Amino acid sequence: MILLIDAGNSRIKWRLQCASKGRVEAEGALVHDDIDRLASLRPQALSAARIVGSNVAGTAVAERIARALGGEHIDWLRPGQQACGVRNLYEHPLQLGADRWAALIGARAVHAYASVVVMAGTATTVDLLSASGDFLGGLILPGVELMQQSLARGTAQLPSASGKFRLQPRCTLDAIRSGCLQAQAGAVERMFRQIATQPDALCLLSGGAADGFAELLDIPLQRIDNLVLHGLAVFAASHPQ
Ligand SMILES: Nc1ncnc2c1ncn2[C@@H]1O[C@H](COP(=O)(O)OP(=O)(O)O)[C@@H](O)[C@H]1O
Ligand SMILES: CC(C)(COP(=O)(O)O)[C@@H](O)C(=O)NCCC(=O)O
Ligand SMILES: [K+]
Repeated sequence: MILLIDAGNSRIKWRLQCASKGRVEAEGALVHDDIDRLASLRPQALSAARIVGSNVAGTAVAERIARALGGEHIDWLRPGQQACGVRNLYEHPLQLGADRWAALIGARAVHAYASVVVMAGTATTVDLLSASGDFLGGLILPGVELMQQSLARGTAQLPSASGKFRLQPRCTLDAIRSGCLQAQAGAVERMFRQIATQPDALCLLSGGAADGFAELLDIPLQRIDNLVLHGLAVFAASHPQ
């Protein structure tokens, strides 16, 4: 058994899976305030052959997770120059978010053709992966919720309540919601244009906020339930302790 942990800026996602067969035994997600509840996983953490995680939420969160799991050692993924068939062309490879690195590794294992890897969470990242496995570069934009909140925070007249998606929004709430969703979908479709003519080009979409704009995307699309955890499992399988 292996315990996988994806610590993002909004939530901690975890998955317990059979290391050899890849069968998922249990999984869940917790907001940061509830990290201590990971303590209920202590027996599994103790009996797991390994705990592998990615963390972009800061060292304090990593420490709280380790404490909740009873001080068990956690292998935190660090982005490198290459792993599992993915080459990292970031100017400073270590600067790349560990979750993006894991997602790229997971994406490569799912689809070994040109792809756009989208993680819609607190932030939305839109990363280009070439057919040969090169991470060519990517976008970071505020996630849907953060975009909406920033309008409420930065203006006098815009509320934070959320409206509905409309192609031609005719009230403030719908205009805000639709604007933020169109911005996400537009960014993804524009990045996809760079690979659109390549064989089997695909957009892989994951993350807690993906539901909001998935149906707006007019490109070949595959939804994946937590690509980061999948990538962590792929990494762990090819990097034994
Ligand atoms: N039940 C939920 N709890 C928290 N966030 C949710 C929930 N359902 C959807 N979301 C959306 O998902 C986002 C968090 O997605 P997630 O992939 O966990 O992000 P991160 O990796 O940044 O922590 C939130 O910003 C919110 O827009
Ligand atoms: C871009 C991110 C904030 C996304 O975080 P998330 O929305 O998954 O919580 C995270 O991957 C990060 O902090 N990255 C480091 C900078 C970079 O990737 O260039
Ligand atoms: K993200």
